[in-house]
Amino acid sequence: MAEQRSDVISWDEFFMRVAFAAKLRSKDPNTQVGACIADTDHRILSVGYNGTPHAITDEAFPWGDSDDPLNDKHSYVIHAEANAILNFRGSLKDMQGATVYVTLFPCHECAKLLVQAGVGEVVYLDDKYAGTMDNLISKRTLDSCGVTYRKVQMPHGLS
Ligand SMILES: O=c1[nH]c(=O)n([C@H]2C[C@H](O)[C@@H](COP(=O)(O)O)O2)cc1CO
Ligand SMILES: [Zn+2]
Repeated sequence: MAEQRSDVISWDEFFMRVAFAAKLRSKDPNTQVGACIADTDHRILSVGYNGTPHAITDEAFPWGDSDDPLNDKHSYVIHAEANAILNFRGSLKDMQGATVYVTLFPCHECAKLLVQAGVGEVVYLDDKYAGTMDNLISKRTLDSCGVTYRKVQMPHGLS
């Protein structure tokens, strides 16, 4: 009888790989973000990535940075975490205590949404905006609301 494989990826690695796959769909030329929400029974509830609202043409919104808010991508993009919440087709009751896997630490607007959706834990891959005011507000929000966060360990890498 063959031995079962023992060196399988962990749940953390699995869900982060799903989030990473989602970010590959993002058209943002600078920062691509993926999010995967999993419930306490290790079931995937939803997935999202950063993108603009459904538009009639691909050119409807800008993808560049601009001092003019009308032409700045940040005015239009829906964040990965917000899309993951919006893409969820079940009852928010099922999201209570869920874990969100994100390739980038959530901004403070997403932190508020995740808290109100019932997410109980944030697992992140990268925190490249650590120490910025937005990031500090996000962490204060999560701390104040009892939502824990930790950096994922990826011993098998991402490929
Ligand atoms: O929580 C987040 N979720 C998320 O989807 N994003 C997206 C919005 C933008 O498309 C991109 C950030 O762009 P930039 O790094 O060029 O400012 O990442 C950004 C954050 C945090 O900054
Ligand atoms: Zn955000």
